[in-house]
Amino acid sequence: MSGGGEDMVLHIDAAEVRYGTVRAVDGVSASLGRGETLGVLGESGCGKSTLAQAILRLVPLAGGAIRVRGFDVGSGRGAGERQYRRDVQMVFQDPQSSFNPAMRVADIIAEPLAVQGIGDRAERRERAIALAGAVGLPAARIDSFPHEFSGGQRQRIAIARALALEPALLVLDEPTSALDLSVQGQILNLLLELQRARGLSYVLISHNVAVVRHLADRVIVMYGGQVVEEGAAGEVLSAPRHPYTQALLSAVPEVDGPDFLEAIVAADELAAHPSGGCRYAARCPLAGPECARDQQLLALEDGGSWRVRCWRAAPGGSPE
Ligand SMILES: Nc1ncnc2c1ncn2[C@@H]1O[C@H](COP(=O)(O)OP(=O)(O)OP(=O)(O)O)[C@@H](O)[C@H]1O
Repeated sequence: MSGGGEDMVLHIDAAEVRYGTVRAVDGVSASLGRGETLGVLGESGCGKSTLAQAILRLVPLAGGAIRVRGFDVGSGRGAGERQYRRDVQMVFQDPQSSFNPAMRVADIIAEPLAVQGIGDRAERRERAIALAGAVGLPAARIDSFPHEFSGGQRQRIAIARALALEPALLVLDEPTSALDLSVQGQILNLLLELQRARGLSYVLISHNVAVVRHLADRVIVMYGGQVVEEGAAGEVLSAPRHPYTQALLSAVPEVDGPDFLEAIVAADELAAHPSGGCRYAARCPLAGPECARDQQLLALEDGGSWRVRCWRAAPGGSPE
C-alpha cells in the first residue's frame, strides 16, 4: 500500500451519501495511490454504485470528504475543478447506453476532447485513432457505428473514450459483467496493460470476486452501506475474516451468474433501517448477543491495514 503525499490519487474520508432515510454510503473511508486498483466488492444494494457516483460528483455527500488529487469533491471549492473533470472518468457496465448511436466511433472516442474544446477536428481524429490503437480496435473501423461492434469491442470504445482526457483515475462500474466469459478476461487484461503503461488508478466496482481478484491491489467489502472488511485483495480474498466476505466467497462461482446474487439477500432493507449493532447479524450464521452492539472496523494486527467489522475477528474477540 502506498502512503499519503503526492502519489495519493483518491482519498475518501468517512463519506456519507443518503437518499432520504436510506444511508446508501455510511462512513466509508479508503485511499488509492497512483497506479493502484481499489476493488469495491459487495452485492446489489450495498452502496457501491452510490460510492462511485459520489467520487464522480453525481450525488452529493451528506458527510465526510472525497478528494481527488487534492480537489475537494464534496464542496467543489478551490482551484482544480477543471483538472478534476479531466482526472476522473467512468467506464460503465453497458457502454452502449452511453453512446450516441448516430455517432461514429472516432467521434465517440474524441467526444470528451470536443466537449473540453481541445484541438481542432483533425487533431481530435488523430487522437481518436491513437486511442483506438491503444485499446486494440482496428483503425480501419474507426468510422463505423457502435452497433456494428461486439460487446467486447464496444467496451474497448468506452475505455478509449475514458482515456481521451488523460485521466489519473478510472471508475470502472462492473466493466465486464455484460460480457461473455471469454471476452471478460481480454478486457481485464487490457485494463491491466493500460494501467501499467499509463500509471492509471482504478476504482473497480464489482459483485464478482474473480474480477476483483484479477485486478485489485486492495479491496473494500461493503454491506449495508458500510465497509465490513478491507485489506490487500490477495489476503482478504483468500482468507476472508468477516462472515459476510466468507459467505460471498463461498457463494461465488468462478464466473458471473444470476444465482450468485440470488444466493445472498439484497442489503437494501438494511441500509433503509440501520438499527444499532452489526448490520449483517440477521443473516450471519455466527451471530450472537454480542452482535447487537455497534461494530467498529478493527485492525487484525496493530497498525495493520487488514481491518474487519466483526468482534469475533478482532484481536481479543471483544465486541467493542
Ligand atoms: N436514487 C435513489 N433513490 C433512493 N434510493 C436509492 C437510489 N439509488 C440507490 N438507492 C438505494 O441505496 C442503496 C445502495 O444502492 P446502490 O445502487 O449504491 O448499491 P449497489 O451496491 O451499487 O447495487 P447495484 O449493483 O444493484 O447498483 C440501496 O438501498 C438502494 O436501494
